Amino acid sequence: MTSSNETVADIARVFRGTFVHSTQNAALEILEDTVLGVDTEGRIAFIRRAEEVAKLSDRWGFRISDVRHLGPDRFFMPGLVDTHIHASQYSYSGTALDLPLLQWLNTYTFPIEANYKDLDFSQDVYTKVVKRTLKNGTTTACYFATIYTDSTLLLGEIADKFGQRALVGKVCMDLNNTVQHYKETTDHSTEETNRFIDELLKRKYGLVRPVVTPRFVISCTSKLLDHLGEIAKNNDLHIQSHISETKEEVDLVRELFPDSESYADVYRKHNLLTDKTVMAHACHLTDSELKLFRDTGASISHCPNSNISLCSGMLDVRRVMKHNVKLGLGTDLAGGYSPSMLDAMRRTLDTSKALTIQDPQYKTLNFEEVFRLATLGGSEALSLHDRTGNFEVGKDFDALLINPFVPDSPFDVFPNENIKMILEKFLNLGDDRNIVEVYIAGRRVVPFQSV
Ligand SMILES: O=c1[nH]c(=O)c2nc[nH]c2[nH]1
Ligand SMILES: [Zn+2]
Repeated sequence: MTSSNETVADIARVFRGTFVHSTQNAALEILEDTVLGVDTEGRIAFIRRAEEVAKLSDRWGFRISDVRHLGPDRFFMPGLVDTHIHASQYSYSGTALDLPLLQWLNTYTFPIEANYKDLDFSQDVYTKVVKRTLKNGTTTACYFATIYTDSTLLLGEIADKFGQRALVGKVCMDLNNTVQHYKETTDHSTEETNRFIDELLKRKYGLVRPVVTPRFVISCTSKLLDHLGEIAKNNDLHIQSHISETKEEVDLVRELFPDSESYADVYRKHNLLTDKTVMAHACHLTDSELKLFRDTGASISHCPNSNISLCSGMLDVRRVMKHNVKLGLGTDLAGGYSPSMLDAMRRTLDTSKALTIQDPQYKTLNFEEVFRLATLGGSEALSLHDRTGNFEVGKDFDALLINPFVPDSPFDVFPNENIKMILEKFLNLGDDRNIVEVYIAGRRVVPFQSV
């Protein structure tokens, strides 16, 4: 009950302790001795100094004895946002990293993705990838699946079952000269995309949404790209694809679309660059292409592990930021070998340092900036920043409870280390052992319930 007539939401959980997150103004804000309330809808109802707890209890109607104290050893950070991950490539992650992109696709990726016609195989791999990413703190994932609609629907069902926030894409490709059996006709791809979207939306999953997914320009005819642009527009949907990952790919796109000004221009002409578009890689974009991203509101998913593993290129994150293009991080399994967004953060720093080695004037990214990219930046890149990304009132409570002192912690903390140092250690040295609880939209999803 409240002391005024104003109606307030019921409170489901209240935590007291340290919270770290990014805001519009600060890459890292540390809030010590703070109380955060989560309402029964899973949203953050308040986040205030702990000295206000009595007043808050009165206003929101929770019992002070129900407040959960984190203690000095643990802290909350926002859930991690993986803006680009191929769920269907999880089975071979950690292997097959010895070829450049186009050969890698033909040799490993397409033959393996063709196996997802089999729903039992799909069920096994998709369950494992959803659980693995959740354990590693990925509260939001933007997934590529395969060309198979029913198998991709299964990925959506599994993400929903485990409570992960997900954009799920049925891959579209009507060109494939090397692995002939892994492609669709143009009409089938269009029809199945419509079926996928209708079916997924009909299921009314709270946190799982469809994303229109042309694989990349090289795999799609202009007609298919046109249809997909239209479907996205008519249904106001997210779009994901790849762009300018390697120079060889950029050259090929120039040959295929000689009338387009650039790779990005091909997508623009097919209505596939919108403020709900996320494009993976973008290592070799020109200034005018970055301007096109800025003007359309499209975003970039930086996937440094993949870019290094397949020797594709190195994205200059500072240049992207200077152009005011939205940017998040992605694991890009399995071009990237790690399912963990902690790895994506580390590889982002490594790539930035490699750019500084090449040019000592280059201003290396710092860990706070990378923390922002993996959380709030990712939510902006996916146009989900009104729902997730940090601990602002009204957003869903998507959070990781970090314990740097778990008995088998992969790093040590010494006396007098402050929370900023401990966070930096966790980001550089920690792993899923330190992520003791994961919350998505207020629901605790890790440790797993027995489902
Ligand atoms: O890293 C990548 N992984 C893929 O599966 C893919 N398809 C097109 N381009 C791609 N790049
Ligand atoms: Zn990819």
